[in-house]
Amino acid sequence: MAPTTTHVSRWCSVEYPYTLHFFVVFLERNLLLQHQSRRPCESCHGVNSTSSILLTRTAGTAVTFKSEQAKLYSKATLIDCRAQYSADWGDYISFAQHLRDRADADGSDLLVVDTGDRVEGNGLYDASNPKGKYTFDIFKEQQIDIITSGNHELYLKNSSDNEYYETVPNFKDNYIASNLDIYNPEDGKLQPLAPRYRKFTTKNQGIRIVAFGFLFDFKGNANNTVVQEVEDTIKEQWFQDAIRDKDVDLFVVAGHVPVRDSKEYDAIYKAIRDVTWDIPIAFLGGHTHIRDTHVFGKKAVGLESGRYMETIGFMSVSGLSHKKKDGTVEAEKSLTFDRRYIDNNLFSLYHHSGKNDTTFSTEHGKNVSAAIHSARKELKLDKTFGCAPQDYWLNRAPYPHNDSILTWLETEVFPTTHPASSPSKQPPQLVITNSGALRFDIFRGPFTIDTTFLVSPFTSGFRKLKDVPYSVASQVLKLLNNEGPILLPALLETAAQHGDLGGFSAHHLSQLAPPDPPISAATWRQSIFADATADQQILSSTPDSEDKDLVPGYTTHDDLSSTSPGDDTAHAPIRFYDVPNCIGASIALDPDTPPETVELVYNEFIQQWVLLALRYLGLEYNSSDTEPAMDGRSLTDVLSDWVGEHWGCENGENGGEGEEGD
Ligand SMILES: Nc1ccn([C@@H]2O[C@H](COP(=O)(O)O)[C@@H](O)[C@H]2O)c(=O)n1
Repeated sequence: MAPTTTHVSRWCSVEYPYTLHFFVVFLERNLLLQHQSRRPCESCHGVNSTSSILLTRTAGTAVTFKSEQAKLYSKATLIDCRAQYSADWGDYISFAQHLRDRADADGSDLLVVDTGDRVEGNGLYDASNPKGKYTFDIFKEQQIDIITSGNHELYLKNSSDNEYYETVPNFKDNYIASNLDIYNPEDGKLQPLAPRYRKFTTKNQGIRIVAFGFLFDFKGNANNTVVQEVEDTIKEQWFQDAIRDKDVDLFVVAGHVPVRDSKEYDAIYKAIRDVTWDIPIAFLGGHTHIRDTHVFGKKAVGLESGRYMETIGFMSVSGLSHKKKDGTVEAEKSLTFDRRYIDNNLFSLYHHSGKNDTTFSTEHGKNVSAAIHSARKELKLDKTFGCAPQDYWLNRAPYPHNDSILTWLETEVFPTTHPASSPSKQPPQLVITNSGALRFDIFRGPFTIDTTFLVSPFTSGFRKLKDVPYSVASQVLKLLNNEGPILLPALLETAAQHGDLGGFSAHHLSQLAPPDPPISAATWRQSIFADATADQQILSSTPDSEDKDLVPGYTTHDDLSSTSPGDDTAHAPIRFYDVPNCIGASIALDPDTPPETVELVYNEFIQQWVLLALRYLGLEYNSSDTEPAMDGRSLTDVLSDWVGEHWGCENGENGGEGEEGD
């Protein structure tokens, strides 16, 4: 079914005078195509909606939506927010093919780069047994020239082993692991997950590229992988030799690393510039979920392309030196970098590829979309547990607030989630979870199998400590939220002094809260600290008259904004709110007449933090003192069980029992 549009939006086209193009798509768990956008620039098209939703990777675009419907643009679906980023992996394959063809025709080159986080956060990956049963085969259909690992591939042994067994062989030498080793699952020996770097020459112009693939200094990986700190890696001989290669026209540093304020990429930039002052460098990053372009120096630019496959990042470089067919080298001339952030919807993809609904989808792309559709059907991802009576936001509502997913969790879900084993004997409990365990919003309407993984994909269960004095347990939440008598950095100091909290480091400071909203830190911090009135003016979705027709979405400010807009479609801005690191609920107890002791229940992912807080408060507990809680269920299970028990669907609202229509 073809998309339909009701309005014309304004687009900024990708410019083609450039001779080398990169696509970087940052999947970040959501893998398959989701959102579509409506946005404008100068001559684009888009859809109009006054809803303030946007920037969401819709809970289950690929899922709650029948796959064809997901691509249908109508005002109704846009208002409902589900079509915003709904192009899928098959569409991405068609799109890349059209741009490759164009590059071949005009003698330029196109490289497709993937900077990690291909797992967790979407039913297509999470709901299968084993996880990823369908996704590896789907991903491999895209021709990716440089591919790296994110942190999500490494939380669990099983997923990094999958990289070893599936993704690395699927992409052969294009998978690069500059600072990542794995214990070989067969012989137990430590080895690089993939080659440390790659040297190759582009097909059409003969641009000689040395490419690296880094992961930020991640510490939360399972113990079957080793992430070497970037600062140590760049001292190694292989790296020092690679950056001294004289027959290079461009260094490409790809990876799951932020491009701005990044100690890792700053160190790599310095290391390269220490030995060569002028070979251009293209950094392609990820992890912080934002659209961003950072100018490192005159000939070095970095691009980050958002989150959840909402964005296809596009970097163009022209004027590079290159080796001609006759063996002579054409010198660099007027080197220029540019970038575009492409909203991942069919309208955008048609626009940038110069195709339309009858010419866009290639056979290959269609087959991949069909494979997604069939896998979703097999997994019954549209099976509905219940229907959300309203939207619940992670960052787009203040906390606490009736529209906040965190408030919903602590006031409704936890207080009525009882262990099935002893429903009538509920002991007094304090339940704590990190807000980072929640990844996305809930939209009014069907809450499906897919929704559960979009909202909270992690397999971590809950643990509990019994008989903790209430006077102590009740202070843990405050400490974790930096509201207690000690701040988190000082808590880490305490950990360091004890020297026994294995693996704890400053990195763990960012482990509790969800990632910041997908806008640049500067804009985001401004929104937090501005006074309420200014705030409203700056970031509420109340567009000025010129913006009235804009759909809310990305409004990116980056280092090239003064020259040209980065977003390919103009949006009205969205307002985001800060949220606490952790939230908590009191169960079966009245804080005015508290019991002597309580069970302290918490998400297993934050166990080290909880034990550390207790230690600071004077109680020594170890992990061996803890027990499984919530009947061994993960937050994902708790959510789906609760929705099944509490949220009914009105007639016809549940969209069926997981049978996707065609
Ligand atoms: N078992 C887990 C694993 C991770 N988290 C949260 O996810 C954050 C990392 O996600 P990014 O997309 O930013 O890489 C991490 O800091 C935790 O907050 C979790 O809750 N449980």
